Parts: sequence; C-alpha cells; structure tokens
Amino acid sequence: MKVCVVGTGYVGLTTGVSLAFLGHEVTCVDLDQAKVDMLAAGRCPIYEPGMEDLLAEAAPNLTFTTSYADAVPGADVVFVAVQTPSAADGSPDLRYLRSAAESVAQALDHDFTVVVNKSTVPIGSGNWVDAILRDSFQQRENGSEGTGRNDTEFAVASNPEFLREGNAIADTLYPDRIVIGSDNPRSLEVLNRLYRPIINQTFTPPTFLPRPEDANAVPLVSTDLASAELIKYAANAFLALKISYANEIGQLAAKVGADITEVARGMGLDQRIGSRFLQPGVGWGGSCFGKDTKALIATAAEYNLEMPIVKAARDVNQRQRAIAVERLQDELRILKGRKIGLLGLAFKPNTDDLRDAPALDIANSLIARGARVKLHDPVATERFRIEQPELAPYLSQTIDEVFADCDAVVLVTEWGQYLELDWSKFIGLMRTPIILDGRHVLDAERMRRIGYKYIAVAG
Ligand SMILES: NC(=O)c1ccc[n+]([C@@H]2O[C@H](COP(=O)([O-])OP(=O)(O)OC[C@H]3O[C@@H](n4cnc5c(N)ncnc54)[C@H](O)[C@@H]3O)[C@@H](O)[C@H]2O)c1
Ligand SMILES: O=c1ccn([C@@H]2O[C@H](COP(=O)(O)OP(=O)(O)O[C@H]3O[C@H](CO)[C@@H](O)[C@H](O)[C@H]3O)[C@@H](O)[C@H]2O)c(=O)[nH]1
Repeated sequence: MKVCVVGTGYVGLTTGVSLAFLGHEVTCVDLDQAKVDMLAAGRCPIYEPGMEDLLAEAAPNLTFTTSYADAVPGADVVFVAVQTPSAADGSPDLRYLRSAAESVAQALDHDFTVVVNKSTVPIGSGNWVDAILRDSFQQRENGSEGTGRNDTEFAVASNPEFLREGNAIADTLYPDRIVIGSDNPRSLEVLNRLYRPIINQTFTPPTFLPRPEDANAVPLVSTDLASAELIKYAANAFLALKISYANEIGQLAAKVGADITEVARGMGLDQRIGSRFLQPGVGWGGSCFGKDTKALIATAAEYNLEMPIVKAARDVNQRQRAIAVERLQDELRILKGRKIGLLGLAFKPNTDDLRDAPALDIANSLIARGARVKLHDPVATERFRIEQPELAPYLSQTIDEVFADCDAVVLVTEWGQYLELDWSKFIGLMRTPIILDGRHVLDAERMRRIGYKYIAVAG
C-alpha cells in the first residue's frame, strides 16, 4: 500500500521505516530539512538501536522529503506523528498537529485516504482533526488551487503508539497489541490490511532482530475513536503509577528495614501484578509519562473529575528525585563544596533522549546546594551540549574524571556500560567511596566487599 508519514521523530521514523521494511511504499515528510537530508543519506538523527540497519533494509521502499505535495497524493494512509508537548496549562499543545492536518488537506488527492493520528492526542482530537481537514480541503477546492476532485474522500482514525524508546523497532514489529479507533468501517478495513503482516506475523524478520520465540499473532483492538485515544493515556498513566507505587513502597521499606528489590520481586511473581515496571529508583522521566499524565488530568478537569491516583503518581515521582539528593545530604551532611559524579544523563538506557530526565533535576538541585557536579553519559553528551548549555561545562569525557576526588557517585541511568564497570578500579580515585544506586541495579554486597559505602534511593 502507499503510505505517507508526517513527522520523522521517534514515532514517525519508526513507523515509516518499519512499514517500508514490510513492503509498503512509504514517503516520510518532515519540515526539518537537516533531518530529511540526514535520513535520505541513510543516517539516523536519533540514537535508536537497529534503526540505521532497518533504514538500509527498507531503503528501496522509502523516500524522505519536506514537501507534502510529494508525499500525500495517492496515499492510502497518512500517519500524523508530530510532537504534542505540554502547553502551560498541562494540556497538549496541538499547534503542530493543526498545522500538519492543514498541510495534509492541501495535498489530498485520492479516492479514499485514511488520515491516522499516531501522535498522542487528547480525547476528541480525532473529530477535531476531521473538522480541520474538511475545512482546509473545502477552502482549497473553493479557492484558485482547487483540483475539482470532488470524489476525494478521507476519514480520520486513531492508532496510538506504544513503542518504548531504545526498543522502538522490536515494539513495532512484535507489539503486544495494535489499537485502531475509527467511526468509519472502511478505515478500519484499510488499516487492518496495512498491518496484516504484523498481526499475523507473516513477515521475514530483519536480519539483526529475530522474531522472539514467544511472538504470537498480535491482538487487534478495533474500536471507536474516543476509546482508542483514551487507551493510550490510560496505559501510560497506569505504567507510571505502577512505578510510583513501587517507589512509594520503597520508602516504607527503607524505614522498616525491608529490601524493596525483594519486595518487588515477591509482588511481581503474582501474575495478576506482573514483574515489569516495578523497578524502584529515581523514578520515571522521558517525553511521555510526565506529559501524558498531565494531559489526562487536564482532560478530566474539563469534566470536573480529579484523577487523584494519577496526581499522586506524579507527586511520588517528583519526590524520588528530591530523595536522591536528600540521601546524599544524609551521608555527606554538607553538600556545599562536595564533588558529586552522576553516571547517566539520558532518561533511560539505549536512548540519547534527555526530555524530563531525572539526572537534570538532580544535577540542578546539587548545583543549587553548592556542590560541584561531574556528569557522564555514554551516548547522550552531544545532545546534552546542545539542549543543556548551562550544564554542559560540568560534562566529563571519561569515567576516571567522574570518580577523581569525588565525595559520592550516583548511578542515575543504568546503562549496560556502567553495570559492567570494574568498580574496584575506581574506588581508589575517590575522596569518600560513597555510591548512591539510583536504579537499584548494583549488587550491594559486592559493592560493600570492594569497599564502597553502598546506599540506594529506597529500601
Ligand atoms: N517518543 C516516544 O517514545 C513516543 C511513543 C509513543 C507515542 N509518542 C507520541 O508520538 C508523538 C510524536 O512523538 P516523537 O517523540 O516522535 O516526537 P519528535 O519530537 O521526536 O518528532 C516530531 C517530528 O515532527 C516534525 N514536525 C513537526 N511539525 C510538523 C509538520 N507540521 N509537518 C511535518 N513534520 C512536522 C518535527 O520536525 C519532528 O521531526 C507525540 O504525540 C508523542 O507523545 C511518542
Ligand atoms: O520499572 C521501571 C520501568 C521504567 N522506569 C522508568 O520509566 C521511564 C519510562 O520508561 P519506558 O516506559 O521504558 O520508556 P518510554 O520510551 O518513555 O516509553 C513509555 O512511553 C511511551 C510514550 O508514550 C509509550 O509508548 C511506552 O509504551 C511507554 O513504556 C524511564 O525513565 C525508566 O527509567 C522505572 O523507573 N522503573
């Protein structure tokens, strides 16, 4: 099928490249010329494992452009995957979506096109986009640029995205489910056809990413627009509050002398609870959980609903970042003048995304208390220099530099490189060998045997 993808960020790029890999003819359109040039040259503007390999495998079916006129005409499906960041009141800022919808309408030229919201958008956005498309399309046909194609038809659908950064390709090719919402049966049929190779798992896997042994046919949730839109927010908020719950229990564990890792394991083995997303630590960050929980609360407020559980998940999460600094203060008493190293800046491993990364709050809070910080990340430093110029002078090139004369080191992001460090090599460089495990991933006993004073954020 012929597909257009608007926006080549984490979601649009993964969607476009994956669908091209499956054999669809895909054109990706983005306003960012530099990004388009890079992608056209086969290079990936974000750090996402496997993406350049998949780009190479999908290249024959894939085009990148800044021109809607080159991308939209003839498309059976147009995915919109532009950013929807938080506005000042917590609701999503929909200006990118509006602009993309208007541009799509200017270029529509096909018997039937499904315009799909893949961005995370508030409940009711499907209808809103439909109205924008119809108005813009009508204006075009009434104006001098009208094509006289009165037979052009389109319908809006919602197809929320559930990929995790760092795991984007596997989450797309081997997803837990696909959700499609539309009030138009023809669009459900078109999207069902588009996704059939994934739903039935009939494609030959990419050479670098074999099909997991437990991959089965993928459940398809075909539903109405509003339900699909709410599924996305409800799922993200649930994952966020599951982590916050583990962190809340972790604070009690610390008081009563229990080990939160053992507690989480014991809870998670109950299949009704499940062991994933119970990992305690400095809490969740990234571009989605904070923004989407805020948006859910803002939407509920429009209906005079409070969402107290979601609010509490946010409060607990913010508190975890403060607790990390408090734990250091408890150990060192005075933070002023201390040198503290942070290992890991990206909001989680295997990405260079720094949006709402806990490391940023922790570093700023330490600096505000007069500490000298040293910051390290195996991948995200280039992006860090551009996006965080005030913190850039604190970056370290090497891990040795982080540990040298340090009063404490905090493991903020559990990159594999850090887990595999020969920790005994660095202890001699430190002034006081304190390790704060911000992710509860280090072997406490081993660290103590080496000679570190091992402390964790909770438990
Ligand atoms: N990042 C994730 O892991 C993830 C996962 C699921 C859902 N989402 C949702 O998907 C959406 C996109 O997120 P992202 O992280 O991919 O965003 P992003 O910021 O990485 O990418 C958005 C892209 O859209 C382009 N763009 C903006 N306006 C445009 C326009 N009018 N025409 C063409 N291109 C335009 C930008 O230049 C940018 O390249 C958001 O709503 C987000 O909440 C994100
Ligand atoms: O047990 C856990 C699991 C995760 N995290 C943290 O939670 C954050 C989010 O992690 P993850 O969900 O893996 O990353 P994202 O790429 O933000 O993905 C989430 O947000 C996306 C955007 O909406 C959704 O598509 C995904 O389904 C959803 O998992 C990160 O800071 C993690 O360190 C924990 O603290 N403990």
